[in-house]
Amino acid sequence: MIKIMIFLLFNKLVAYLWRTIIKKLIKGESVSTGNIAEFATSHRHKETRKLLVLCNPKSGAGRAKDIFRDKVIPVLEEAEIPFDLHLTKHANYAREFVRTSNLFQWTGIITVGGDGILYEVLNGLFERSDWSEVVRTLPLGIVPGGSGNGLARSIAHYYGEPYLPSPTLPAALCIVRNHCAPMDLVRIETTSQIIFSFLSVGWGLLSDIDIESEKLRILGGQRFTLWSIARLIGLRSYGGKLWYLPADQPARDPKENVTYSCNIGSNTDLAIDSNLEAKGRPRVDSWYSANSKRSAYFSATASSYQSAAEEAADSRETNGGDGAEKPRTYGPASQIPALTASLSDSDEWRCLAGRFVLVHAGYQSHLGGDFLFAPDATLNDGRIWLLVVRAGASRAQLLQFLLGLSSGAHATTKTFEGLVQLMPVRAFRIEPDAGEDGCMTVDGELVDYGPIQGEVFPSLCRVMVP
Ligand SMILES: Nc1ncnc2c1ncn2[C@@H]1O[C@H](COP(=O)(O)OP(=O)(O)OP(=O)(O)O)[C@@H](O)[C@H]1O
Repeated sequence: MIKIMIFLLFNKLVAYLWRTIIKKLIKGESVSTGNIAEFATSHRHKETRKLLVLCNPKSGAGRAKDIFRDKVIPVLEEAEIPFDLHLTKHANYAREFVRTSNLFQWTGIITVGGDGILYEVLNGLFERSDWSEVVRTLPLGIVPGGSGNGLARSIAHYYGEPYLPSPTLPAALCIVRNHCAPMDLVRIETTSQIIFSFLSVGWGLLSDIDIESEKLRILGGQRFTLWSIARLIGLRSYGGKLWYLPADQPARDPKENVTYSCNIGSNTDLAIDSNLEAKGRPRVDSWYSANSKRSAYFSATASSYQSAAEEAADSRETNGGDGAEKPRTYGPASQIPALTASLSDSDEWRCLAGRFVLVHAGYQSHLGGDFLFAPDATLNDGRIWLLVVRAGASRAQLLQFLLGLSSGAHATTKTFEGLVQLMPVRAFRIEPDAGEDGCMTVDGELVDYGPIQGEVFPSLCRVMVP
């Protein structure tokens, strides 16, 4: 009996402490114990919200389910936001779920896990013929619980939010606030598939470290350090061509984040548009008009991206025409030459040929919790940040370069001038030399080694932000 009482008292104490922490984090106000309820009440919405939560219980150290139960549910309950929780049962569960469910019964999709579960959800959305309506109406919320949480870390960075020591509470509050921002996506074409990517494409050293160190998962984050040393000792380079379309528009001020209420209606799309134009960013349609014969099909909304996709579907089989088994990928149609078409050095396309230690294309500031890849990136800058390290660098330089990745020093340090390039582009293509093998990754997932290209689609989806 005494044990039960102690247990109950302990639980009450934990709950009390938890509420106190939440209170302090909410705008730093020091208020009475009713404050979390006050905050939640003020963020209750007149219209009904119901969230779909997809949680990967195997992500990270296997704590995603506990994180959601202990840290997120109390906040959602205070805000009286109902949700349906689905635990993923196997790889690709979330992708299939998103592809086949009636998603319109929910007002947003929350992933609890790492970047891998989000990658599945996103690509499941683009396997739906109504993808345009879905990405327009359903914002994505991210609760970090994996070993790779690049997007969650980036969102915290863009909005000056705390991330460490515990990123969960800011993420939960983010869901409750119901603020959204448009996010760029990159359409990736390989010889065998179309992928929609929110984080990165990698070829060479960083992808090798990421993939090859997976066998050392038991070591946690240390696996990257250990394998980095191993890869530096057995340093490889890869031959091939890197094509890119430089970004010719000035970048938006990273501090100017476009945020709006997640409640969507026909006016929301207009709001996105005018926000971007007001900040000197060209409309998506005018951006494309300089690059596309099909520009008439485009405007800044996902729904009008669709008409071009439908048109393109007639002329190009997006899945390589390999039969009915594989779900078809929809999404906006490509505006650059197909991967099978050759490129030529022109005013627009530039080419670097030779041997590379790595080529890494990223579209967020952080590609991992402590991996500040592109310090100037924003959620919707319409840019891909292309990091190129050519062969010829010494091991000592590369070690310094790798150490600089955690702070972004690789992008700013003069030591790396001439060795490391970080440039904003709109599209890129990697053509590895035939006869060599290696790792290529999209959002940290291994893809077939071979030609690969990507192009940015500005503001294609929406994510929940602080
Ligand atoms: N129930 C499950 N069992 C095993 N694998 C799963 C399950 N649910 C999802 N997955 C797979 O786990 C992979 C990694 O998920 P996630 O990104 O959430 O975690 P993570 O710890 O960050 O992983 P990683 O470090 O490998 O990227 C996803 O690609 C997904 O396909």
